[in-house]
Amino acid sequence: MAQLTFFTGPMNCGKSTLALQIDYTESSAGRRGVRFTCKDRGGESVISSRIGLSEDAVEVTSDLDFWAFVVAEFTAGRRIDYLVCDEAQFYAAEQIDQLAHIVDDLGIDVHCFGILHDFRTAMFPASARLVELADRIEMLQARPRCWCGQPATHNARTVGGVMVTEGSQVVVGDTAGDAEVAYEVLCRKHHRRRENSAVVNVDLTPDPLPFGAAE
Ligand SMILES: Nc1ncnc2c1ncn2[C@@H]1O[C@H](COP(=O)(O)OP(=O)(O)O)[C@@H](O)[C@H]1O
Ligand SMILES: Cc1cn([C@H]2C[C@H](O)[C@@H](COP(=O)(O)O)O2)c(=O)[nH]c1=O
Repeated sequence: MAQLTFFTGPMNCGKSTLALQIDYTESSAGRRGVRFTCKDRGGESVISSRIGLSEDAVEVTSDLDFWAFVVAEFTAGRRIDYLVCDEAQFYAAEQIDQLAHIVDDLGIDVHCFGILHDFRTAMFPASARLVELADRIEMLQARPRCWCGQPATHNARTVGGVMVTEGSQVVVGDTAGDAEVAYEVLCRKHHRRRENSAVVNVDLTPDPLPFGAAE
């Protein structure tokens, strides 16, 4: 039975890495898939993971109809066994319905990857629809930690290092680097208290000497 699966977790927990791993593993077994992405940090039409992997992908625009796309591929004589859909939080809710239709009526496995909440803790419309429709929801296990050491569950947006709770739902950005608008993953308590690492003066720079390294 084909399934609609939603792999989720906060930013930086390995979703894009797993998307590329699943695609690699499936295609190595002779299955044919199509990769999709939307507003990846690495640019248009790419799935990029912080671990260094990246692959080209079809960019999901607001007018893309997944059902029509797959039917056109079939009509052109191309087989499709699975879809890998990264940054799914940015899709339209109706596009998630199209993906469920593809699973049910064409028997194609659909693997979706995305964050659940925005920086205000509200669910993205597409993520909410995935929670409503998915056969399976998987929380990724490599969960990043809040600066306090607790597992991070929420995504904070920072502007100039200070956590904000107002602004557009969609602003592409990263958890690392020195961009004016950035993100930091936090536990619920510190998200609720608006206490990110810069505000409480915690330096998250890793120790430059890994365990066992010669001095
Ligand atoms: N140099 C590295 N070595 C090993 N793992 C890394 C390295 N850089 C990043 N990672 C892993 O990659 C994860 C982020 O992967 P990514 O697929 O970009 O996350 P997501 O798509 O969920 O934002 C980090 O949590 C970390 O586990
Ligand atoms: C919380 C939040 C995030 N985003 C953006 C920031 C990134 O470009 C992506 C998440 O990518 P990742 O692969 O999971 O790291 O989403 C946003 O636009 N709005 C938000 O509130």
